[in-house]
This record gives sequence, C-alpha cells and structure tokens, in this order.
Amino acid sequence: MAEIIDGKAVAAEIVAKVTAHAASIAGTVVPGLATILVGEDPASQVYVASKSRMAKECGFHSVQHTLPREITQAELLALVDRLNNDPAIHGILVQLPLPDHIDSGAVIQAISPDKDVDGFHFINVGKLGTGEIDSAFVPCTPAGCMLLIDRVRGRDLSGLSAVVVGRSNIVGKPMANLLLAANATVTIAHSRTANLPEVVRQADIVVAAVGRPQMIKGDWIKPGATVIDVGINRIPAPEKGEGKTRLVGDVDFNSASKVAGAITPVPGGVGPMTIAMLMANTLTAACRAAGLEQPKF
Ligand SMILES: Nc1nc2c(c(=O)[nH]1)N[C@@H](CN(C=O)c1ccc(C(=O)N[C@@H](CCC(=O)O)C(=O)O)cc1)CN2
Repeated sequence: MAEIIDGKAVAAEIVAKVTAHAASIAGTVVPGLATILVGEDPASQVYVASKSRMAKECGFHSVQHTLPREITQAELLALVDRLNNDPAIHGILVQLPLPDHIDSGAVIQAISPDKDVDGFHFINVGKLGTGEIDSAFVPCTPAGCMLLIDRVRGRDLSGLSAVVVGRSNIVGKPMANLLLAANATVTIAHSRTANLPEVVRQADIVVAAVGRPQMIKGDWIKPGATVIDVGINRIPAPEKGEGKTRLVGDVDFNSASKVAGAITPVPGGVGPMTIAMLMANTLTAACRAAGLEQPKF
C-alpha cells in the first residue's frame, strides 16, 4: 500500500514558514496581496476567500476585489493598472476562469511581471522555460507539486523518469519544465498520446493533470512510482444520498494506491499546496520589491 502524501500538512508547514518570515521583515515591508474575483462561480468564490483569509493569517496586507460578472474588460484592465502602481501591493491574483466576454490572456499579460504571483505572465513563463527559476514566479500548483515530490524523492531527480499527463499552460507545461530543471527525464503525455497506459507505466514519477475523473488506473502505474494527482473533479455520489457529489482526482486512487510507492489524495493533496505557494510567491515578491534576500522553500 502506498504512502499517502499529506498535502494539507506540507501546506501548513509552508504557511508557517511564510508567516514567520513575514513577521521577521515587518519593520521593512508588509507583503500585500490583491485578489480579483469576477462573477459568482461558487468554486472560485471559495478559492478566493481562502486566499484572502490565508494572506491575512500570514500577516499580509490583503485586499479582495469582488466584481460583477458584467464588468467590462476595460474596467478590469483599469483595476489591474491601478494595482500595478500601488506600492502597498506586491502580488496580484486574477482568479480564473474569467467570464467568456473577457480575454483572460490580455488581463494576465497586463499584470506587472514583478507582481505576477500566479506566474502566468510571458516573462515568468519564459524565465521558467529557460531555467531562470530563481528570478521567476513559478505557477503555484506545479511549485506545490515539486515540494510534494521533494518529500519522497528529494530535490535532485537525476536518473528518474517523469510523465506529466496534461499539457495546460497552468499545470502541465510548467510542471514539465520544473521536473526537467530538477534533472528528471520528462515526457509530456495527453489525452491523444498513443498507448497512454504504456507511456505512464514507464514513469518513476507520474503527474496527472488531464482533467478527467479517475482516468489513470492502477495497472498504468509502475510499482513503487510517486503519483501526484492534480485533478479536482466533482462526480455524482449516490451512495451519499440523492443529488450528492464527491471530489475525485484524475487518478483512480483505490487501484493506484495499491501499486504506487507514494500518492497524493484528493482532496488534501495538491489543492492545499496551491494556496500555500501563492503565499510563498507573495512573500517573495515583497522581498524582491524591498531589496531583501528572497526566502527559499
Ligand atoms: N488565478 C488562478 N486561478 C486558478 C488557479 C490558480 O492557481 N490561479 N487554480 C485553480 C483553482 N485553485 C486556486 O485558485 C484551487 C483549487 C483547489 C484548491 C484546494 O485546496 N482544493 C481542495 C478541495 C477543495 C474542495 O473541497 O472543493 C483539495 O484539493 O484538497 C485550492 C485552490 C483554478 N483557478
């Protein structure tokens, strides 16, 4: 039976580190995080509320902008511009997805790269892709996955093969770059990869970020592999009562946990790391702005 990687516990350790570091620099700079939520998507409301609350718990200056779904792109861009020029704000987070009438790419690229704590701006994407990781902002979910992998495999992944299932800009591609920077031999697979089970079976480290509930089965997993499940899918759970649902990942946990060496659960695995790494990135942004040494996680 696999070791269960407790993302909640690791995230709590990161948040404690961030809080202590923020307290130690409070005389020089108070990290400021601005979150922007557009519309009333219930999951986004929960995530943004958690981010704002956790920023306060870390001792940050935390401001949440909650905007109606009907806001125009020009109005949203004007807010981003105001925050770019606000010296009390070191990190700007625009919660995704945005409504269809807003061009998410244009909004993300309008954020100052120095305040892009989501790591989605082309400058930060480019830095990560060219190995300039220390001066980049790394997207929060892949950064969190790397810290979970570190707990099992250490920082140097030389000699290990990793398969990332999923090629999104937010998770799959940055994840592959981070694994490569840690010296793993990396394959990016996706829903159209031929012989996907066979490809996944070669991997010492599997990162599942394909967005399909329980797609990756136990017999796809190499015995002893480290399995990181980024998926968060809500599926019907009639066993809990009519109309009830439950969260599952992209990995079929029951079968995969019998074969893997270590595996993240859903919930309680990668998800909590996303918010913890946002706090870490915001602290880093504040340290850079104040000319202080940046923290290491
Ligand atoms: N601007 C961004 N938008 C989005 C991001 C992001 O990193 N930046 N990621 C996701 C959503 N997300 C954070 O925003 C996020 C998703 C899930 C969790 C989490 O802790 N999940 C829990 C389960 C929560 C539940 O019960 O529903 C878990 O896995 O244990 C945190 C953050 C999309 N948008």
